[in-house]
Amino acid sequence: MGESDNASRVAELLEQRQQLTDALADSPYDIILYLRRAVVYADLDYPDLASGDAYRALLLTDEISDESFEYHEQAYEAMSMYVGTVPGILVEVEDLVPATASDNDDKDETAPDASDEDVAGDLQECQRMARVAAIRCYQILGASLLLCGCLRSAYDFCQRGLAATAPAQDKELLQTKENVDAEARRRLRELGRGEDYSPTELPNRGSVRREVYPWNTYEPNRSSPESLAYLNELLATAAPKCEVRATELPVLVEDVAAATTGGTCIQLGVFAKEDIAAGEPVLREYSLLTANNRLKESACDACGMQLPSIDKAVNCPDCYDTVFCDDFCFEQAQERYHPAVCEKDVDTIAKDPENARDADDALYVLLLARLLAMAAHQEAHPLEVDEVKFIWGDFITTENRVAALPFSFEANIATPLHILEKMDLDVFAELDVYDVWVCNTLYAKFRGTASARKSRRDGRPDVAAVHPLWCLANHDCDPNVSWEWGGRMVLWAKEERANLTLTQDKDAAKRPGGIKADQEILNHYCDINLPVQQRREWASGSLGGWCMCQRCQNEAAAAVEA
Ligand SMILES: C[S@@+](CC[C@H](N)C(=O)[O-])C[C@H]1O[C@@H](n2cnc3c(N)ncnc32)[C@H](O)[C@@H]1O
Repeated sequence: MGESDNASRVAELLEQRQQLTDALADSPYDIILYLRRAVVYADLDYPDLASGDAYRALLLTDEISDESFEYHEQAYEAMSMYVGTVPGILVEVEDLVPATASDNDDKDETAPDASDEDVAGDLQECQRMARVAAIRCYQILGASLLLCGCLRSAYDFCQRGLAATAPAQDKELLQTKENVDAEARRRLRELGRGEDYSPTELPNRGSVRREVYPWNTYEPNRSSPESLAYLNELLATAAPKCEVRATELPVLVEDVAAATTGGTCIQLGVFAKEDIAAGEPVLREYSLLTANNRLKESACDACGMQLPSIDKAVNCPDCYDTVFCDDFCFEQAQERYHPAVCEKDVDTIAKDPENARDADDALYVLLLARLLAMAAHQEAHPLEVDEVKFIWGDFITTENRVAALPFSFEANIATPLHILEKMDLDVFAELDVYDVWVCNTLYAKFRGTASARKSRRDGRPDVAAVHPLWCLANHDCDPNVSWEWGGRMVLWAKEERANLTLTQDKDAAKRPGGIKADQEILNHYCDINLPVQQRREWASGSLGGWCMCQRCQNEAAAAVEA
């Protein structure tokens, strides 16, 4: 396909997506619409978003099956519109569902009148159609999650689909299961391990496109005069001697050889408006966008700081287990997010993860949970909440289709829905607010900007926070500021700059701190005392590639020469 053919195909698919999204806004419990949109997402090469729609459709098939479920009536009513037809999306799976006794039952002869009979017949037909639709959901979930690299989830959905079609064996589900198996063996070969594995060991983290979705109208033009004026108004209180400016930065990639050809891009940075003395505070920021992954950890629910003694800490009077370090934090929480989760039993979600990697992922899930609580309480769209609106998500242009955002079915689809359900929010009716692409965009913003603190007990990251002003300052391995987060994020001008001379002579290496007017505030996202290779590895997560600061370039060149 030529470039222009491809562009018009994409434009057509985007138009279809919009039409289906509008239709879902009018009929949010319609399984068929979700399935149709899932197929459009798959065609647009967003398998993650296809999985999200197929999973919502699958949840609605359960709602139709069980009359006691919360959205039974709505899902049944939406499905009843299709009775007497076979929606195109179900044609190929129509014959796969085994008939159950109730499908073949004669109509109830004791039914009082014909209209009651019609209703009962309609419900049975809708429940049969829901079982058919569920097979389509399993097919889409299996195939799309495999494409996202979430092999375990893909395998599980194939198994569930095959069980639902037994004794028939759906060819598509069998094929996807075979593909999962082939991919698992390929990966094991690559790792030099034998090809035997148990399905429970299948890798379940993948990656998906990290971009400002073409339909995302919430992302501001961050370098416009209005955006800069808004950010500078905030900065006037937090960092009175600084201002935000648009600046040109190199595009960083995971390959040093390509790094010099990556080009540049316009981003934001923080600059001194006037001289700042060595040791002087530069920025002081309070953020409620925090997370704590230990269930019984004594951290303030609002600011994440270690709690003071019991007599000083403040408990929420309604859900006694939520504790704040003082009245200020309690009041801020009440004002900005807490009522949305108070007494909602969300406390145990993503807590006490088993290993260090899960601990990291759990913190991102919990940051998402906090942001969703802020949005719900403030009645704002999640992407418009102050704490995230202006954050750069390290997005890659849509055309490049690079899968740079870590993704799992649990973290990006199932757990957010679980959190929203616990918060008594309707995950179907408010699709535009809580769609998977919204969660993905939020994760993209958190991934490059969250700072975490490790537990003194076992060294695992257990508290994290996003500070939206602090994270506007760019990284350099020769920073002119240091920072510390303990309830407030504090940035101050370094007393002394790093040793750049590559000599061991401490006196020769000494360079005084302090920042001159117009100089950029150079932050650090990794431990700058590490050797260059380790620094680059550590910072690459939040930089989106290899650090190319002058110090890294000098030290890497010296290492090659040595
Ligand atoms: C925490 S943000 C820093 C503020 C960001 N420049 C902005 O516009 O909001 C981190 C992102 O800034 C960019 N960045 C920060 N330091 C950089 C550096 N030394 N070289 C190139 N890009 C950098 C990277 O894109 C990184 O993902």
